[in-house]
Amino acid sequence: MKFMGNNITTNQDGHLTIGGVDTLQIAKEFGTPTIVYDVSKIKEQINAFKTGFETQGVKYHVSYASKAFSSLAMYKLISEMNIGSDVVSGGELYAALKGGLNPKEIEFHGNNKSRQELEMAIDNGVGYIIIDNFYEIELLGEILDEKQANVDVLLRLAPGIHAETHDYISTGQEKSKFGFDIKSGQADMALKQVLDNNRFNLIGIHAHIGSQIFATDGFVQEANKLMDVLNEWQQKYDFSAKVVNLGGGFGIRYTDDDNPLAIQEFIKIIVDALKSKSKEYGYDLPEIWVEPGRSIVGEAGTTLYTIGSRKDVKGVGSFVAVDGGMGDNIRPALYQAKYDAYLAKDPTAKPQQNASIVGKYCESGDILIKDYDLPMTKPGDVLAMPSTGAYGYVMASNYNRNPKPAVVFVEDGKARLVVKRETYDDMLKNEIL
Ligand SMILES: Cc1ncc(COP(=O)(O)O)c(C=O)c1O
Ligand SMILES: N[C@@H](CCCC[NH3+])C(=O)O
Repeated sequence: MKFMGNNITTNQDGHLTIGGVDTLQIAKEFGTPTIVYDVSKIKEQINAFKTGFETQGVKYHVSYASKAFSSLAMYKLISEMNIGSDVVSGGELYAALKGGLNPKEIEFHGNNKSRQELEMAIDNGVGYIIIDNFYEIELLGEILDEKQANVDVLLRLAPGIHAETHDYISTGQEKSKFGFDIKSGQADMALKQVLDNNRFNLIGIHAHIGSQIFATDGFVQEANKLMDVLNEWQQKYDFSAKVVNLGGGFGIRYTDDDNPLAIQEFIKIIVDALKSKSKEYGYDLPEIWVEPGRSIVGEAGTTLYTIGSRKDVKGVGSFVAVDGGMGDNIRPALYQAKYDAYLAKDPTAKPQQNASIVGKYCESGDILIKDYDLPMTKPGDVLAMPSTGAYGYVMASNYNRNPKPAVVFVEDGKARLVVKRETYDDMLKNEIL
């Protein structure tokens, strides 16, 4: 039996349900493609992070990496769940504030924050700015002087660790565009500059080694490295950190081949590593911060498509086309990401054909799942692709002038539209004739 996504079940008609709602009903009411989120699953993941840290008896802070999926409803949910959120652009900050997030709970990330974005953060009282580079130290310093303001900051370090994941989503290696390099002495120089400016209140350090990581080694190396740096900085510069932020990156299950560790286990391993270093150095254990994105929303999202045309070439292969594709999910094309798919009317139906599930975009690379065993399909069938909740909608494009899909939240047997499907007019709204 193939992986069917947690919380995905069938009803008495044998139809796939999400959060107690028939997916055929959702497709009928909201159209396709539609991304459906099981809200209880999102809450479960957030609670897993909280419980994980609470069980370890340490001070912690969870900040949702909203680049994985953001919408007003999502920011509202994050605020109701009493965790923070990080943003990486003025646009995400704007939406987070509109969604009701307390600005003090917002961390602002990014390797090239503009003057306007930094001013916006300061004017809105954003809680924390994660400083990424020397240009930002200077620019933010200037802005704080002009506004006679102060702000809590963390320094983003590039720890020189290569996480086991796709190169495009590995971020902690030395040759990374993010953060201050430790080995070359950049990080020390940044520390001195920040400590010298009393507009900055330096509360700690940050690193993020990459995304969709299954192995714990990378996180342990990261924890060790950050504690080594902190210990050195205490000896050399008399700086003691309140916070050590390990970023996100916890892997999720897309298909049967993926076997992610439970969140609680990831946390235990990280906390153990930090505790052991803190003991070794006699360094007070700082608050432990994490920034999960994918692991909060990835498995909670399922995309519903409608099947249209097909093409069969004897001895060569078959293609089954859906009404979406690389415009709503670029991940297969960009990272060779793998997914599974199920017929909404009968998700347990046995495979009877092998075909590539392709999209409707004018690109040969617009393949959602290559050479896949699936049941017989006909035009009009609804196809569900689970685990599409992270980096799908947020990376959507209007390529070929296809409107972005709708987003629906499902909870307690009820479905509600949280992002309308774009219209052709929406796509023209900024155009001048
Ligand atoms: C700084 C930072 N924090 C958190 C995340 C979230 O990562 P993930 O969605 O893999 O948990 C990212 C994205 O990789 C990131 O760049
Ligand atoms: N967009 C990537 C993740 C990027 C993480 C951002 N630092 C993905 O879909 O896997």
